[in-house]
Amino acid sequence: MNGRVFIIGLGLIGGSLALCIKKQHKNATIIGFDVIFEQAKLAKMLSVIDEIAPSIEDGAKEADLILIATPVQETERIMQALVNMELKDQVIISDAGSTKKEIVKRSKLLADKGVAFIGGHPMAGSHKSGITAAKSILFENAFYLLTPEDHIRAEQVQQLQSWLSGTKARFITLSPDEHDYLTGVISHFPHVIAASLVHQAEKTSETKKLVPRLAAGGFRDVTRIASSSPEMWRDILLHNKEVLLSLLVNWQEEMQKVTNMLETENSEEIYDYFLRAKQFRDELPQKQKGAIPAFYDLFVDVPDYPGVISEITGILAKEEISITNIRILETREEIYGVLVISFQTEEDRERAEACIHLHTSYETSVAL
Ligand SMILES: NC(=O)C1=CN([C@@H]2O[C@H](COP(=O)(O)OP(=O)(O)OC[C@H]3O[C@@H](n4cnc5c(N)ncnc54)[C@H](O)[C@@H]3O)[C@@H](O)[C@H]2O)C=CC1
Ligand SMILES: O=C(O)C(=O)Cc1ccc(O)cc1
Repeated sequence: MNGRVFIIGLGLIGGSLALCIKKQHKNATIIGFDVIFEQAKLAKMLSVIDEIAPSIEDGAKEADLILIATPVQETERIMQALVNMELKDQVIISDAGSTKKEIVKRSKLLADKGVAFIGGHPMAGSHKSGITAAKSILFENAFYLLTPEDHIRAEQVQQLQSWLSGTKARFITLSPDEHDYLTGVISHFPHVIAASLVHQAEKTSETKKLVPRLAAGGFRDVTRIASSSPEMWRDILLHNKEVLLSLLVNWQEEMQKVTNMLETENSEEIYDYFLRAKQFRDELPQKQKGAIPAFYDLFVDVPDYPGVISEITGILAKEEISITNIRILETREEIYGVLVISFQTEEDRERAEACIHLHTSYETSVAL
């Protein structure tokens, strides 16, 4: 498609959307704006955008598509400001925010002016922020939730989906209420729990100095999302207050159940509690991206000699297999750990495994 796309907020999501749009629509011009000028400058330097807009007003007036990818409370302020700006008649405005109810409510002001706003939420991302983390493959196979209001025409939704086709995401339409409830359960609430687990460990570490060292393995995995942007998550919580408050009540009931099981030493119930959790979790889709992005880990049992990491990364680099993370998983201090290499896709992991088998005799394993 031809046209001008204006992206407000050039972080992980705004930058990734810019890359996806440019990949699919080579003739489109991508204009970006960020409240932190350095971020916009970097986006231009990295060719994520074609032009920097000096202000939202400047970027918005010629745009055919405006995408807002800022923390959700900022998104509301920007929508409010857009109401009083000069815009093209046929412009479509959308956002990437993790909540939809408050944002869609705010879009009424735009609707009253005859401007089409379609709420959007690409359900993939990471705990990283900023333009340097942006990637064109971030949303591949992920769900992309849209919450168009009744007055939005089907062609307008279609047009937005065409602009966003380079995400290779799967579009799903639902109501803002349903959106906030579902994402509350599977995304927002887990972030609260991850943060609370970290706080609990931090408190313990004041008296038990071994805690940070012991927390390097499984604890790090279950709390990865606690490293996300505090500004973004503050806004999400405030937007989805009612849902999260009711989930907190459910959670406290759940914890009470666990307390009772343990106090009464009900071994059957405790077993069953873990078994049912395992069964449901094991049945979750593995090879497709859900709301919480999948990382494809490969475990390599490496010997303890200097240079082994560069040997492995060298083999992968030769085959042009990109890795997203590499670390040593230490289970026992005196034994050299297992190397954990993370990939963006299942295919990359499979190629890497084959490549390591071809060039070394190290054992590998794929975590499920
Ligand atoms: N991080 C993730 O995994 C996901 C985030 N989202 C949503 O996408 C939105 C953006 O998140 P990220 O890209 O991760 O955050 P980020 O922190 O990487 O980027 C946000 C950018 O917005 C800029 N910004 C803030 N206020 C602004 C304003 N008034 N005008 C212009 N720019 C402004 C910031 O300077 C920053 O560069 C949020 O609403 C978030 O809820 C949605 C899906 C996944
Ligand atoms: O990093 C993770 O696992 C995430 O949970 C990413 C994420 C953050 C916010 C969203 O609205 C959707 C996905």
